[in-house]
This record gives sequence, C-alpha cells and structure tokens, in this order.
Amino acid sequence: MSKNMGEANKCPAIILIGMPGAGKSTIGAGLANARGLPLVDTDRLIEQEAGHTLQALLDERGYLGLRKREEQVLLAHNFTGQVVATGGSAVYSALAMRHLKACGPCVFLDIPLAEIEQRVQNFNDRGIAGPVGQTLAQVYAERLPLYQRYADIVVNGSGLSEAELLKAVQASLS
Ligand SMILES: Nc1ncnc2c1ncn2[C@@H]1O[C@H](COP(=O)(O)OP(=O)(O)O)[C@@H](O)[C@H]1O
Ligand SMILES: O=C(O)C1=C[C@@H](OP(=O)(O)O)[C@@H](O)[C@H](O)C1
Ligand SMILES: [Mg+2]
Repeated sequence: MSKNMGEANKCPAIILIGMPGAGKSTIGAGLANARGLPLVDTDRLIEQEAGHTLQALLDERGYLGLRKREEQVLLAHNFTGQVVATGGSAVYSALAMRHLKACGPCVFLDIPLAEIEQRVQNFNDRGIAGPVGQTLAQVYAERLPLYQRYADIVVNGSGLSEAELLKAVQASLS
C-alpha cells in the first residue's frame, strides 16, 4: 500500500492529493482534528502569500501562472507534522511533488468522475488551473495518471460519505 513510508517516517506529514471536489480540504480538516495536527490548506497559503485570491491570480497570470505560483509556495514550505490539503493542480509540478513526498506519504483520494461531477457544479467559475474550454472529464483524464504516479497510498472513495472516507483514510495510514 505504501511505497515510501521509510522516507515519510523521517519527516511525517500527511499530504492529500486528488481532483477538485475530491474532499482534500474537508477530509484534511477532519484528519487534522482526529490526529491533533495542524491543517495547511495550500490554496489558502497561496492566497495569503500572494495577497490575491486564486481567481485573481488566474485572471492576472493565467492558469500556467497560477500553477507556477502554487509550485513556488509548495517548495517554500516544510510541512513536517502537518496535514496538507493540496490544490488539485499541485501534481503538475514534479518538483513540488518530490518535495511534498519527502515530507510524508501522499494520499490520493480516488473519487470516480461521476461523483466529482455531482460535487463540482460550478466547474466554469471554480478557478480550475487549466485551459479555458477544458471539460471536467478532460481534466480528470489528464490528471488521473498524475495522481496515481505520485500516490503513496490510494484510498478508493467511491460511494463513501465524508465520515466513511475519513475513516478509510485513517485506516490506510495505520
Ligand atoms: N464523501 C465525501 N467526502 C468528502 N467531501 C464530500 C463527500 N461527499 C460530498 N462531499 C462534499 O464535496 C465537497 C468537497 O470539497 P473540498 O473538500 O473543498 O474538496 P477539494 O479540497 O478536494 O477540492 C464538499 O462540499 C463536501 O461537503
Ligand atoms: O484543480 C485545480 O486546478 C484547482 C483546484 C483548487 O483547489 P481544490 O482542489 O482544493 O479545489 C485550487 O487550487 C485552484 O482553484 C486550482
Ligand atoms: Mg481544497
């Protein structure tokens, strides 16, 4: 299940990756609470450090600019001892993912496209870091191999409630 726990044990953090709407922020908060660890939502970190909302960054710099900013912020922080809810686009940076994986196991919240589509109703103005016109299905198809590549642990969240998914993530880490 875990490909890289030896490295992770030196510098424990828990990194959540997955599609927008997968539940990284929601499950991250529950996980942090359950484990008594601080939560870092990297989207909020980017906004704090940039002094702009993600949408403003997207409007001003385009999706490649937002991805670059995300990479810079991820690389600038040591996430030791924290639960990290990443943004869905973090996996576009191999450098940032290498840095995150050195801090702890990457847990991929693997949610089927149909469930993501139900949850993400505001796809066109949600601030997705991708080219205009790309559909949610295209984003999913492009990113699935990246989430799989970087995952140390894959949690299948198909059909699970928030509470069930949190429990499954906890079980995957024990
Ligand atoms: N099983 C589930 N696990 C996590 N979130 C769920 C689940 N079912 C519905 N949701 C809802 O989906 C949304 C997930 O959003 P969020 O946690 O912000 O995801 P992400 O940070 O991955 O984009 C929330 O509104 C949450 O209430
Ligand atoms: O998947 C994406 O392209 C993005 C997802 C968002 O985070 P969540 O995955 O937490 O929604 C946020 O980082 C930004 O709007 C870009
Ligand atoms: Mg989030």
